[in-house]
Amino acid sequence: MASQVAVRSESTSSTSSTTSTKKTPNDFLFGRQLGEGSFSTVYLAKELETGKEYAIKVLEKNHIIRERKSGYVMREKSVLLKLNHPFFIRLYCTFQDADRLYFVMNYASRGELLDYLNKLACFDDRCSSFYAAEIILALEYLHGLGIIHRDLKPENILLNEKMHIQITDFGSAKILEDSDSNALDNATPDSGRRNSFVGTAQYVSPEVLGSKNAYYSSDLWALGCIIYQFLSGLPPFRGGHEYQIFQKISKLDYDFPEGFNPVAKDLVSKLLVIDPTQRLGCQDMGGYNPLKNHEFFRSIDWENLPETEPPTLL
Ligand SMILES: Nc1ncnc2c1ncn2[C@@H]1O[C@H](COP(=O)(O)OP(=O)(O)OP(=O)(O)O)[C@@H](O)[C@H]1O
Ligand SMILES: O=C(O)C[C@H](Cc1nc2cc(Cl)cc(Cl)c2[nH]1)c1ccc(Cl)cc1
Repeated sequence: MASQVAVRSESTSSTSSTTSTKKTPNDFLFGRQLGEGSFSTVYLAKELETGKEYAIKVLEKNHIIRERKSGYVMREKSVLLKLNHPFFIRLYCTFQDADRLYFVMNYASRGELLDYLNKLACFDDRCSSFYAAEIILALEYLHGLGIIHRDLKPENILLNEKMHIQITDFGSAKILEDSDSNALDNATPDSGRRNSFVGTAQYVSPEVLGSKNAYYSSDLWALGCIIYQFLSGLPPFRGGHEYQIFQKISKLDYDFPEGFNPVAKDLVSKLLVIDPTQRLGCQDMGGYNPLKNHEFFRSIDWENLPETEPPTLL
């Protein structure tokens, strides 16, 4: 997108108090492309008035309408606006012009955790434990708001300048209404209404494959896959085609490579459990404390994680 010349946006407020008027693309200088998704392109942008850097996600309205993705966009907006936690991408504002929608987010300058994992092949125990702990604090906060991410994976875990995690990609998140807050207890028999959304094959949980219903515990399954991947370099369930991966997931068909840290092995095997009510960290297993107290996290200072200097990824 060509860089825009700023034009003074007419203030709509007649009172002396400053009211936040909707931004326009002209309030920003668009820079390099940071990446692109199936329906979006993300640019680094500088707000002209303040000089502040943002990541602005731009979506074409025609594409959203044609692909029937309005719900996805509205879900991402409504979930992101609820989040106010250091381990999540912040949404500052949204606006639109004739052809496009814009999400103005904080810029996670160190990119995707997956890129470090690919570059280093795998993480050592200390880094794996630190980043798994950050994800756990993030999930504890998200689930506390009644939100399930449903597509947690290393690509959706970005890193800010200080190398702390910034979880993103909430288009597939689910907001549990109060009625089904402890979803499993009053899990309604499948009313035939099939949730279309499944998630990314390697990280999808057995219950989502079966009943299509996701619970907080479905994010804990993904956490188990991610910890396995931190330490071994690959996710536990792999295959040439999605159906092969799905078969392995539903049969819990995975094994640990030689020399896999036995403490981590114990933790992963308590997360990769077919029954979502039996996974370490879920409500039926006493919630997050038994998970946080696992031996794998013995060196984690849970109270000060956002203020802790992350271990150098090596
Ligand atoms: N706030 C951000 N800061 C830095 N980079 C970002 C930010 N948001 C997204 N990106 C980068 O832009 C890429 C595209 O993100 P986007 O949300 O548009 O699509 P996606 O979610 O990755 O893909 P899909 O929509 O198919 O799931 C991401 O892979 C990420 O690398
Ligand atoms: O300015 C606002 O906040 C409200 C608009 C509402 C809105 N306009 C839309 C047009 C289309 Cl084509 C699709 C969706 Cl989901 C749309 N949502 C909006 C703009 C940008 C974004 Cl990212 C989301 C919603």
